[in-house]
Amino acid sequence: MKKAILSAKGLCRSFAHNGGQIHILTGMDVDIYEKDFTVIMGASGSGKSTTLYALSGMDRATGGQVIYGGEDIVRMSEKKLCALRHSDFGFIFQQMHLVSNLTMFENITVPGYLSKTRSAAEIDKRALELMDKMGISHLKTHLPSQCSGGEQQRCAIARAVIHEPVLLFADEPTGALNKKNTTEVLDLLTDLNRAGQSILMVTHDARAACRASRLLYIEDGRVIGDLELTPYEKQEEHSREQQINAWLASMEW
Ligand SMILES: Nc1ncnc2c1ncn2[C@@H]1O[C@H](COP(=O)(O)OP(=O)(O)OP(=O)(O)O)[C@@H](O)[C@H]1O
Repeated sequence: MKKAILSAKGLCRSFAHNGGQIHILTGMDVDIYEKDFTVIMGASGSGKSTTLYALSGMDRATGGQVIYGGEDIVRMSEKKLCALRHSDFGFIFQQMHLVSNLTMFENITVPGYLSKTRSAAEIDKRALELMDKMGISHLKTHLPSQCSGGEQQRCAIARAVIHEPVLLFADEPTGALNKKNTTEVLDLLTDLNRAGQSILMVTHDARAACRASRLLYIEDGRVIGDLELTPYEKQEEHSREQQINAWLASMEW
């Protein structure tokens, strides 16, 4: 039986707007399971990113619960939540947000030191291993501005997993990349997931969704579709895309 890492119950997120409130998440119930590559899809503006931020504690829900490790992170103190995000979660975004005056190696190691989960020597060793695995070890002393978008995103992924997070959150990680770089980044995420990394990713790209072991579809602030998939295999990509496209069509995507 799968183990739930995160459980959202009655999750709500409203925003103040024009003197009123707009309700984006309206009582979402969802479990995110260990070792899954969970992908969230839905129409533009349906609340995919809002869900990711509320589940990860990057943003605070306005109602309901997000249970992680037996605690409700919606009601956790800011200090404790900040420590939890650093130690247990990893984040990748469409924009890489690398620090421009740090080298690629430093961009990966500095957050690792801050996570305080292992010694500086262990972080350095793991950073070198990750750079090697991600094909960017020759860029150790380069600044981000001296690297391509795909290389920067690979660096951002290494940074996000340097402390071996329990759950990796990814918000449109391929949104700013060309086709070749998109495939490389998706291959890396697939490899990480095969090695046991639990991932929760938001995307509007059906090709990226193909990598999922579970697809969630959001509408009107709730999960209305939940599709279990076999682990991704490259040779089955075409039939998998067909299966996912048919499912998305049934969701009126
Ligand atoms: N801080 C905010 N204040 C007001 N409205 C907001 C705020 N943040 C998000 N929203 C609104 O919430 C809705 C959902 O936004 P969200 O970014 O979660 O959608 P999404 O499904 O990820 O969209 P997309 O696929 O276009 O990126 C949008 O209508 C957006 O305008």
